[in-house]
Amino acid sequence: MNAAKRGLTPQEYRLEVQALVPPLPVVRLPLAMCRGLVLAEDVTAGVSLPPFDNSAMDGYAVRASDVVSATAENPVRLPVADDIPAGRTDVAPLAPGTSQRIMTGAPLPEGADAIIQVELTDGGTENVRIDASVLPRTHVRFVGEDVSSGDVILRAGTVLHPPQLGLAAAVGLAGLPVRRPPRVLVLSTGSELVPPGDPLPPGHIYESNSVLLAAAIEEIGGKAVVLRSVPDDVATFRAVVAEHVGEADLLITSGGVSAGAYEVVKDALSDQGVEFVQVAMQPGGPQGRGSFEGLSVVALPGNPVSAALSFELFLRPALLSAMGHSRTDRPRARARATAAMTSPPGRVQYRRGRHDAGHVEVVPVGGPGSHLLASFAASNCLIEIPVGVTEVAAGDEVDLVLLD
Ligand SMILES: Nc1nc2c(c(=O)[nH]1)N[C@H]1C(S)=C(S)[C@@H](COP(=O)(O)OP(=O)(O)OC[C@H]3O[C@@H](n4cnc5c(N)ncnc54)[C@H](O)[C@@H]3O)O[C@H]1N2
Ligand code: MOO
Repeated sequence: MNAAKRGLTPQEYRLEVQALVPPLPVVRLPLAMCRGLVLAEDVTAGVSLPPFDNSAMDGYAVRASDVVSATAENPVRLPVADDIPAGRTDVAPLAPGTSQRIMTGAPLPEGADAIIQVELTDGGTENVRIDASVLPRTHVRFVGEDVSSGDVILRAGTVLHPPQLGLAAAVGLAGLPVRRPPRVLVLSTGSELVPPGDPLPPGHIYESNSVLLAAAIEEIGGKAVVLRSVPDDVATFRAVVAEHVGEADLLITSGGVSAGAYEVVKDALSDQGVEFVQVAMQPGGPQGRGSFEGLSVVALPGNPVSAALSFELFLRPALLSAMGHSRTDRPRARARATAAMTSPPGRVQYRRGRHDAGHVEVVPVGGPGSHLLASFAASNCLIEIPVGVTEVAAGDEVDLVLLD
């Protein structure tokens, strides 16, 4: 039996989808556009951090040896020879037996080796009374303490979160080399679909797949372009796709892939480079993938939970991998099911569930139906029931894919 007849396993299908989304090109983007993206090359600092010795406190720059005897009972008085705000560059050397008033971040004057914070003084501007001694180096931040010029500060493959972006800015970089976000077209099909916000005529339903899929794409850092939904009409479908071929890395469609009389995606794309198959899972059995006029296409089933799980299990890892992420899988856990479940033979079933904080127990939410979007929205994990298991008893341990 060939793979299409017996049904591909989800793992096999996942690799096929992955092959449709090769690694994305490396581009240099401004830091403000890099959050969540993956760094494509090692980054070397062109400056040290701190770039110069400077004060960690508002106070007075001194020689520690000049204040060695200072106590609250026997304070030391020093003339205040200068005033150094942050950013001042023409600081004179500190003469022995004097102090300079200094602000946090201002350069340490030559000759000074410690800072007395202002709270340990009378705050004087001509002369200052110093009520405590300090050890040399106190409250001084030394050049290169954090980063030395020439250090590799970020490695290729790093996911750019706020601290990494802050560091890049701190060493003076305005942008970074990253794998650019994928541009993904999202196209819902079905003559019954009505945009949310419009009145709902009899026999119609609100279109939700494009909203869910676009949000899922954006959540992992991709750029979603939602096309206007098309009715079950092959000519319209092809015309809408033709308008956008060349603009994107991938087209994701939903609906029109199963066995009915009006399967618009299947009718438009079969024998045009897209192959339709059964994947041995539920929901998400009927699937299509390939390339149409040079554009990679993944055709998802229309049922909302089927489309969502297909994205979760196939497209999410494929897109993350193309973006350069090394961790593309959700964390997993095992927990005891609080209720019995059945599963079809020969298929992996993905039930929706809610696990507790310690993943001790999982409560199945709703039934197995692929139209149960509210149950999915109330879940924080998938319960994976493997091929060969048709009955799960309450109290049995099950595998979870954690979505939270
Ligand atoms: N005779 C058979 N019928 C069906 C089979 C089968 O094997 N033999 N498979 C079933 C399974 S499983 C699935 S999943 C669906 C997949 O069908 P399609 O991909 O062709 O999807 P549609 O028929 O267009 O829609 C299915 C369902 O989902 C609703 N839908 C579609 N698009 C949206 C959208 N954008 N937003 C919200 N809801 C949407 C649609 O109204 C239908 O209710 O086929 C089964 N049938
Ligand atoms: O495979 Mo369908 O996706 O069960 O609902």
